Amino acid sequence: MRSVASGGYANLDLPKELRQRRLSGRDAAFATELTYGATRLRGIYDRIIEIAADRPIARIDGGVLDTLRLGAHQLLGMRVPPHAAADTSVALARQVNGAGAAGLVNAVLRRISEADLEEWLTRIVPADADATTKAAIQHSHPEWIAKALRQALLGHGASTPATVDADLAAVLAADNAAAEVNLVARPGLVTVEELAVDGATAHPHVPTAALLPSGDPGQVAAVRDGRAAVQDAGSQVVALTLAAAPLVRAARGRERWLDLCAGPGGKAGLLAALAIEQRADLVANEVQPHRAELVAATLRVASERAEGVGLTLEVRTGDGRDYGVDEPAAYDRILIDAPCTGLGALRRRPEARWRRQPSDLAALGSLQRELLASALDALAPGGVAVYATCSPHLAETTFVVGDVLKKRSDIEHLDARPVVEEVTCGWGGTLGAGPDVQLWPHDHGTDGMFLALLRKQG
Ligand SMILES: C[S@@+](CC[C@H](N)C(=O)[O-])C[C@H]1O[C@@H](n2cnc3c(N)ncnc32)[C@H](O)[C@@H]1O
Repeated sequence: MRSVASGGYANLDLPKELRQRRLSGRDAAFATELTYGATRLRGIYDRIIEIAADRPIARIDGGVLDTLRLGAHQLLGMRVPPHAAADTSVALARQVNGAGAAGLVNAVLRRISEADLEEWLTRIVPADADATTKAAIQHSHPEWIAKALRQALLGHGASTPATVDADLAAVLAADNAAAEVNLVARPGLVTVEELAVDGATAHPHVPTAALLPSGDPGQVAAVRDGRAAVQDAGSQVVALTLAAAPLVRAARGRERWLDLCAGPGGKAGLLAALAIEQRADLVANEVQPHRAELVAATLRVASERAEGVGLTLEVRTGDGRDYGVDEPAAYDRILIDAPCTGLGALRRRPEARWRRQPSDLAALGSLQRELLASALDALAPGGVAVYATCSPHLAETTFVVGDVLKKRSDIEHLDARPVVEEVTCGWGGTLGAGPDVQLWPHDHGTDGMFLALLRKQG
């Protein structure tokens, strides 16, 4: 929690910390729940701590505040007996925050333990607040995010005015639950059935995906050697959709595919396997050199396989905005998995909701438009592009696609739903109003992936 306070990422720093301290099994799970839960729910806990400490958060030292958040989560969000939560928190305060802080931590936690979460929520949610504000407080989200998600539910046709309040509460609640561990079985390299040997079960809707209910994915042999990987099922749908979308193309040799924003390589890993199956060449591009290295590592096994059958898998470090000028009309299938706020994947990044700002949208919006425009220039006649984000925010999804398409007449905006239906199983009625597809954590159990399917006139 201290490293998150100084700019770190819980999903990267916690595993390192667990390894260093040799915590595994139940202890690692407990430490993860403490860190993730206290970070996600700090919107609730900070309001409670303010009341119990009778002072504003700004007047509590950051380290002490983290100790209090950990204690509050044990008392209100976990099944830790109150005396154990208080005693260990006081001991922690004495050890890391100093003897003076221990008294404050003791007093504040005793006051917090006098009521349960339900009762505290009635105290911290103003009775006259509107439904969105209430949901934001109850589910520990900044209000601007709750408002944006509400607009997205309506804008993507997932909710009606009559259902949106309940749906918003479900989306926000899903952000506070631990995501299931999903594996991808990279086609041609391993099958979902083979992953079952290590305890994975086939995903009910996505044919390349397998759920790993317990255990460490690093112990799965196929994950260790790069034939499978940890990957959200929604991300898999994006790659599967690009590979299956219908081209309008006079036969002229092998297809060329491009992943314009490939780092760290999750979707490129699946696309590479699909490219080999469909006998296509793939370029995976990424602007940041260290992320391009991760892409190369992800593609290692597929690259060997491609070489063996005379196909090319190339990893490049470059700016995706240059492709339209440098290689016009050169690619048959292009994925633009644009940098975005990640508001659809908040369950994976406990601190992200507190770090993101509405002002991030402006800078990302220009980049998203430039990347999409460049990709459409790099698209061959009859070729297809998928524009994707792991955010349902309208400013990063439909508005970007709408603005870019307004300026050109050579692109068809296809209905992505039939293609998504074809590559998945049983999601037919859940894909919204079209033409784009928005997946939702509360509905599909995936990250909140958005995808638009575009085709250049032949
Ligand atoms: C959403 S992530 C891509 C995730 C990736 N497709 C995957 O599935 O693992 C967006 C990526 O775009 C990269 N990026 C940002 N600006 C870029 C640019 N101008 N050209 C190419 N890539 C860019 C970021 O560094 C980041 O790695």
